[in-house]
Amino acid sequence: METLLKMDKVCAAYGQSQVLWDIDLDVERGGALALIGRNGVGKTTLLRTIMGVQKTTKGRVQFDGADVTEAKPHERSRAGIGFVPQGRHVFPHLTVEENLQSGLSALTGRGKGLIGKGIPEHIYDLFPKLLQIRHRKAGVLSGGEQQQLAIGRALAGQPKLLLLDEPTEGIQPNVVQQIEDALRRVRTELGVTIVIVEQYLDFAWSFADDYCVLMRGRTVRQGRTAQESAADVAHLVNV
Ligand SMILES: Nc1ncnc2c1ncn2[C@@H]1O[C@H](COP(=O)(O)OP(=O)(O)OP(=O)(O)O)[C@@H](O)[C@H]1O
Repeated sequence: METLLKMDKVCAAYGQSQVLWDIDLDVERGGALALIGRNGVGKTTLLRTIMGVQKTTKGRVQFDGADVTEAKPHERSRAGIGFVPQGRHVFPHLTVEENLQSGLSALTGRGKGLIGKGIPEHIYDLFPKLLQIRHRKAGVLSGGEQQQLAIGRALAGQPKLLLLDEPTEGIQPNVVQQIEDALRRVRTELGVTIVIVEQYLDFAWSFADDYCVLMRGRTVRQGRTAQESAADVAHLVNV
């Protein structure tokens, strides 16, 4: 299989405080990797480093055959990396439709065929609720609806790689299932490669091909989910 994202000895820091050490990561095109670990071990920082909103202080990041270590977030977005941060972050004063349209900006400079077509139909197909509420302001939506919108907005940019930070955290159980089902379809039907930070090991195992456990800013275990059970790593993740 071909590698889409490769991290080579990546380090990151907040000011003087280093939080990631020598992270090596290989994500196959079309694959899904689950990043797991206890609170505060650096999972969010690692996603931010892939997106470029967090600087890589040492090491290299390669995406889709190019070295993007020095690339700005908007450049990585145009190269095909989409990010759904923790806590959703939709634009509250814009409607659902306007939020989705804002996601189209990632298509700038990526070929004429992609731009000017409006919101791709498959987004409303994945999240039918968004079509129903497309004229509503995002700020009045439920947490589950906002999460669907945040994922939809990232998909509007037609990413090759989608980064998801705990997409079902704090969401009502009946909506969690809908989001998980939609994410499976993002993989199988859209062929989007995924890196997901996920606390629920059962979902991580049923969803991802590969897993990576972080502990105090280092990878302490990596492997294929098919070759081990979630129970084998539970002690590294649960407090
Ligand atoms: N903006 C920041 N400034 C300084 N330190 C930070 C900042 N954000 C995170 N940290 C620290 O960096 C470390 C890694 O945090 P990070 O949020 O990446 O972990 P995480 O594994 O995603 O945790 P959680 O599961 O709680 O989201 C923690 O020690 C955290 O306190």
